[in-house]
Amino acid sequence: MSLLRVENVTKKFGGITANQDVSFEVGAGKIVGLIGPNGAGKTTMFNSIAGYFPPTSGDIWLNDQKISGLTPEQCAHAGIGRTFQVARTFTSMTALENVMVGAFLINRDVRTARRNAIDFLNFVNLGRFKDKAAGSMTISEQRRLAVARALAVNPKLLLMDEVMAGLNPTEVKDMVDVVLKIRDRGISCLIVEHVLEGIMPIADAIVVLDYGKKIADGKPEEVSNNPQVIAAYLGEE
Ligand SMILES: Nc1ncnc2c1ncn2[C@@H]1O[C@H](COP(=O)(O)OP(=O)(O)OP(=O)(O)O)[C@@H](O)[C@H]1O
Repeated sequence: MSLLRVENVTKKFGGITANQDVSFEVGAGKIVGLIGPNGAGKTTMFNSIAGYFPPTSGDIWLNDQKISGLTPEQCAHAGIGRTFQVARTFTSMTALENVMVGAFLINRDVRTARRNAIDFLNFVNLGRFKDKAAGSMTISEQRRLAVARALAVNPKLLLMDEVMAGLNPTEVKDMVDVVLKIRDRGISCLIVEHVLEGIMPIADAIVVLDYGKKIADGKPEEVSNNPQVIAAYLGEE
C-alpha cells in the first residue's frame, strides 16, 4: 500500500519549471531513492512534500490526507519528517538540545521531550555525545544528529537530503545501517542522494529526475541499466 502519492506535480519558479508533471509513490515501510543530476528538481520536490511551498499544480497525498498546500508544521503533524543540515544557529547547542527541538514539536512536556530525545540519540548511536556541542561533532556525527532530530517528530515518512554526502566508506555504511533501522521501525524513507553506492543497495525503488521530469522509476538494477538514466548522468560529467 502506498504511504505517499505524488500525483502530476509541477512546480514553476517564474520561467523555470523545476518539476514537471512528476508522479511517483512511496510504499509503507519502503526505502525510495530520489536521484538525478544537479538542478534536476530533487530539492524542489522535497520542499513541495514538506510544505515549504505548494506545487503549482498536482497533488500530494499521505495515506488519505491531501498534504499539498499545507504549512510545514501541518505537514510535520501529518507525518512528514525532514532532515536539515545542523543549522549554524544550532551548532552551539548540545546534541540533546538539538534533538529536543524536534521532540518539542510534538510534545511540550520537557521531561517527555528529553526522554524521547535521548532515545533517538541512542538510536543513531550518539547517546554518549548527548552533552557535546553539535558544532564540535564530526560531519558524520552531525548527519546522524540531523536524522535523530527529524525522527523526534515521529514521522511516518522521513525525507533525507544528502545525508551521505562527504562521508568516507565506513561512515556511509554507518548511515546505511541507520536507514535500515529506521525502515525496520516501519518508517518509510525518501532519500535524495548523490552517493549512489549508499542508496542503490538498500532502496526498494529509485525515482530519477532530469531537468524537472521523471525519466525512470523502478528497482535499482533496472534503473541503473536504463539508457536514459545513463545518458543523463554521463551528460553531467
Ligand atoms: N526558490 C527558487 N527560485 C527560483 N528557482 C529555483 C528555486 N529553487 C530551485 N530553483 C531552480 O529549480 C531547478 C531545480 O533545482 P533543485 O534545487 O530542486 O534541483 P536539485 O536536483 O535539488 O539540485 P542539486 O542536486 O544541485 O541540489 C534549478 O534550475 C534551480 O535553479
